[in-house]
Formats: sequence, C-alpha cells, structure tokens
Amino acid sequence: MHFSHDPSGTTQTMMSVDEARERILACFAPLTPRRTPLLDALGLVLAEPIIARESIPPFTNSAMDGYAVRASDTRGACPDRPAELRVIGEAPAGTPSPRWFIDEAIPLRIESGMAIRIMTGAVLPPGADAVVRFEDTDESDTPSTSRSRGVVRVRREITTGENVRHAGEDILAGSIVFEPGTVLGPAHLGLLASLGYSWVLVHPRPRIAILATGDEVVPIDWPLEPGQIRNSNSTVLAALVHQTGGIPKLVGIAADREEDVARHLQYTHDADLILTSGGVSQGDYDRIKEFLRARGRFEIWQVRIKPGKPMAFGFVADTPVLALPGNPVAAVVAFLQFARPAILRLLGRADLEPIRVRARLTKPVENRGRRRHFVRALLHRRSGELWVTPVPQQGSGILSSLVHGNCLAVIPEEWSEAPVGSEVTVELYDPSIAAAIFAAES
Ligand SMILES: Nc1nc2c(c(=O)[nH]1)N[C@H]1C(S)=C(S)[C@@H](COP(=O)(O)OP(=O)(O)OC[C@H]3O[C@@H](n4cnc5c(N)ncnc54)[C@H](O)[C@@H]3O)O[C@H]1N2
Ligand code: MOO
Repeated sequence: MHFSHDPSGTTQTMMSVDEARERILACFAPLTPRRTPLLDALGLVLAEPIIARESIPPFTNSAMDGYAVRASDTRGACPDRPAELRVIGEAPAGTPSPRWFIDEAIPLRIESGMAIRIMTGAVLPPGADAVVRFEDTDESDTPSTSRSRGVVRVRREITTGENVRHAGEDILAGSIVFEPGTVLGPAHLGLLASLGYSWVLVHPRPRIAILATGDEVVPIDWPLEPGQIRNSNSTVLAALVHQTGGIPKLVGIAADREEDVARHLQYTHDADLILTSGGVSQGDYDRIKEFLRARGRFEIWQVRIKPGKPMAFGFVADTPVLALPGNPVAAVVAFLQFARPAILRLLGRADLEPIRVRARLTKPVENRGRRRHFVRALLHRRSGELWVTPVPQQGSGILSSLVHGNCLAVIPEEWSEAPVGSEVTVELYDPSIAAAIFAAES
C-alpha cells in the first residue's frame, strides 16, 4: 500500500492533536497491580487502600531527654524557687516500663513529688503527664547529679502534656492512611515502613521497547562512514521513558526493510508499548507505516502537530506501537504529547498533564500549515510577569534547541502567526524548572 494517494495527506483532513491523544489514550489502562518490595515502589501508584493496623507512635513517649513528672508538681517553679523532686528511677528507650534506681518489688509509678529520668522515645511512665528537659533543671550545671543525689530541681513551670508524644497522634490504628491511586514518595514509604509493610500492591513500571530505524542510522560508538548518523533517538527516548517512570528496553536499529523491522520486533514480545523512530514519512524507504499496515493494525497516521506530523499509531499483535518521526526534535515532541501520557496511564497515574502556565511571547512566531506548533522556548519572569522567548533555531533536526529551551510554547493550529506580546500556553515537563522560575525574580 502506497501512501501518496492517502487522503489524510493534507492538513485539513489530518487528525487533530486532541483527537489523536484521545484515541491513543483510550488504548491504555493501568497495568495489573503486583505486590512489590517497599523500596521498589518509590514513585509508583498504590493499588490498595492502606488501613493502619497499628498506631503511630504505638505508645505515648517522651519527645525530649529529661524527667518525666506530674506537671502540677512544678506549679510556680522558677530559677530562684525551683521545684524539688525525688528521682526514683529511669526510663531508657526500648524498654516497656521504667526501672527503679534501687531494688523495689512494687511496680514503679510516679506519685506527687517524684520524677523519673527519661530519654527521648522512651515509654512515658505511669503517673507522669509531662516531661521537663534537662536544660530546665539543675542537671544543666552538674550533669547526671540526680542519680547520685536522688533529687532534681526544676526551674520552670511545666504544662500538662509538654514534651509528650501521644500514642496515635500521627496515625490512629484503624484509620485509612492512603487511598488507592496515591503516588508513593519517600515519606509515604516511611509511613508504610512504620506500619510494618515491607511489600505493597502497586501498578508496576511499564516496559517500553525502543526501536530505531533507518539504513543511515548506526550505533553511537561506531566510526561514521559517509552518509551515516549516530542513533541519538534511542538514547533520548530511553531517557524520557525512564524519567516518565517506565523501563526502557533498546532493541537495536532496523534497516529500511520490512523483514528487518519484523526481526527486531521479535525482541519486543514482553513490552507494554513499542516506540519506533524514523520511517513514517513519505520517503521511498519509510517502512514502519507499511509494516503496521501489512503485519499489524493501523490506527492513525499523520497528526496536525509541528514538529511530529508523520507519527503513526497502531498495534503489532496486541502490543501498541507509537511510531515517532525520525527527526530528533519531532520524536521528542511526539513522545511528550502521546507516549508520556500513555506511560503515565499504564503506571496508574490520574494526572497525565505537564505543568501549564500562560506567558507572553517576546518574539513573533509563524505558524503556517494549520498545525499545533510546539515551539522550543525559554520561560522567564520579569517584574512578576511570565515571558517566553523562542530559541533561535526551530528546525526539527536541531536537538540542541531542546537543551537551550526549558519549555514548549504552544501556538494553536488556528493561528497563522503569534505576534509579540500575545499570550500563549507554555508546557513545562520538568517541575524543578517551574520551581526555579517561580522562586527567582529575574
Ligand atoms: N515529502 C515529504 N517529506 C517529509 C515529510 C513530508 O510530509 N513529506 N515530513 C517531514 C517531517 S515533518 C519529518 S519529521 C520527517 C520524518 O520522517 P521519518 O519519520 O520517516 O524519519 P526518517 O526519514 O527516517 O528520518 C528523518 C531524519 O531523522 C534522522 N534520524 C532518523 N532516525 C534517527 C535516529 N535514531 N537518531 C538520530 N537521527 C535519526 C534521519 O537521519 C533523518 O535526517 O520527514 C520529513 N520528510
Ligand atoms: O515532524 Mo517534522 O519534524 O514536523 O518537521
């Protein structure tokens, strides 16, 4: 099948970015959840509710090193008139109950006029309702005197509950800690650890196969012969997959022959999505779309997007294939618009969108051809306002434009040009860039 007669060859009949996105995303659902070791779950999406089996903290304990006391015993205490308490024992962390300094058969309990030396994290002894820090006693002058003297002088009035951490004040046993859909960050893993979870049910990371195509494309560490270029696309795509939360698997470079594409695709049998680059345009040797037509299922070819127009979408066996254009910038832009949200959906993420802000153009941008134009640009703030400056070279082979820019400025398909000062939507794919722009006034 040759595509030169395909009616979708004109921009009018080409699919819009929004429709292509919708149709592609409809083919993706969160991967079947898998029980996963806690540390491997960082960044993944929880697939079960977490109900606390225990309280955190599990017992009422001291927040400071000092003395467990009855707050009422310190009423009116000040440096000149300290409250004098008898120290009857100690409560180190890690023991279920305090112990007497001298051998006593009866259980240790604080009554009026008594104190117990206590360490941070130790169980609050029975009878105590507050902790006074060493710094607020005469112990700060002569360390650890109470053990020998059996007496401590408290120089300050302490309120009930001071320096006490109550059982369940962070999380109460029986409460819902996390709902399914929660994205697990370091602190989420910490709470799960405190609750005794060493495995959790999460949506696994999708495996994304990456195939480069083109007779001219060679591995990056080969010497270049005339007419050849190195395979930079697979590296960029693998890094993008990794950054999005997927597991990239490079399956090599296929020559512009259908059999060679088929041969390489054998290595993609365990993939949740196949990304190819190159071979989707009008050229005599552009084999990917013919391959999808002949040996797979063909859903979409050509989208009103700039750069990235010749991209295609289909299936090989039951595995979705996103065929990205060969031009390096077109491959990245098409990845960000179509592959990124698909991978996020496989991960079970609900929010598939990048950070979007509105900013004014500092330079005009042309947009002939009625495609949605993703302009590589620099977002910056001047006198509290957001401005966006297109980088000088916008060619879809100029990979460095993505290094010099920090965002994509979106020129709508209906605009034939965007004048200076016009307000456009800007997409940010790196939250740290957004943070830097909003933190620094330039
Ligand atoms: N007659 C037409 N020609 C082209 C059209 C068109 O509509 N009509 N579209 C142009 C656009 S837009 C793009 S984008 C490219 C995309 O073409 P392909 O996806 O078929 O890609 P190739 O032709 O294989 O390669 C394009 C370009 O990219 C380089 N390339 C390819 N693979 C890699 C790689 N792995 N790493 C680095 N660079 C790669 C390749 O050498 C070419 O220079 O088609 C236009 N043509
Ligand atoms: O996709 Mo092409 O790169 O639009 O120029």
